[in-house]
Amino acid sequence: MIRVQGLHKSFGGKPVLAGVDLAVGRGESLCVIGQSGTGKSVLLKCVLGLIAPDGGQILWQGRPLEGGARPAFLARFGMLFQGAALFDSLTVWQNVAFRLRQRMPDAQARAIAVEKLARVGLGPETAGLMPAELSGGMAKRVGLARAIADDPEVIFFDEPTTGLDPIRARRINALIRGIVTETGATAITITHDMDSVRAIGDRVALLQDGRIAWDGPVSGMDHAAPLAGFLGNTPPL
Ligand SMILES: Nc1ncnc2c1ncn2[C@@H]1O[C@H](COP(=O)(O)OP(=O)(O)OP(=O)(O)O)[C@@H](O)[C@H]1O
Repeated sequence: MIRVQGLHKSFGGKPVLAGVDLAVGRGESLCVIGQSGTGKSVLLKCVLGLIAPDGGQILWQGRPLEGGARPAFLARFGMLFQGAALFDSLTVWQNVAFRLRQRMPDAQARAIAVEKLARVGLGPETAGLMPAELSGGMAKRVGLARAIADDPEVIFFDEPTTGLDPIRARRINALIRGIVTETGATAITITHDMDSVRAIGDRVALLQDGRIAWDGPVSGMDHAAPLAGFLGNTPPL
């Protein structure tokens, strides 16, 4: 469904992406891992069109994500930002319904927001709160409700457990997995957290030295030598 082919990107002559090839199928959940500074965010920004790659292309449903295809793609995607990234001056429901309000009356948008909040475990009493009144875990759930508000076909999760304690991180991972399975959305998660990979992913890809150094099923990652440094164990003999 989304295919990245030969993606190149350098900054100031320093290559960050040096021929990234990656594909994620419809309804599949892919996790992209890699050490800090390996270009995971640059890869994500290229897919979203926030950075223009130097070479290579990104295909969505077999067509290059260029020109008119990009707005069509962006209309079908949702994103959970690192740190939730809520608008401080908007209430919880207004944050969740941000996109919906551009094309439907507030009463209808609010009803959908309340329904999505319920899906992430937040009651209707949270709808009128301001982001400053939320705990970190609640803010993450609101961010998740916003990501799914418009029933996206593709959802990006950028470091979904950053800043959460292990118990809350586990709950968010379970919530994400449940939502991905239930909606059939294609999911791409960028993470350092191997517990997230196990909980959320069907497949995992390792970005290293500007390329995908390993790509395989989550069930096979314990035996993948290139991933040993991430798993904190040594590869089996
Ligand atoms: N706009 C930019 N201008 C110059 N260099 C950039 C720019 N964006 C990213 N880089 C460089 O590209 C490299 C990869 O950055 P990126 O943020 O993608 O890493 P990352 O894998 O997402 O790291 P982390 O896990 O720490 O978030 C870094 O060396 C960074 O300094």
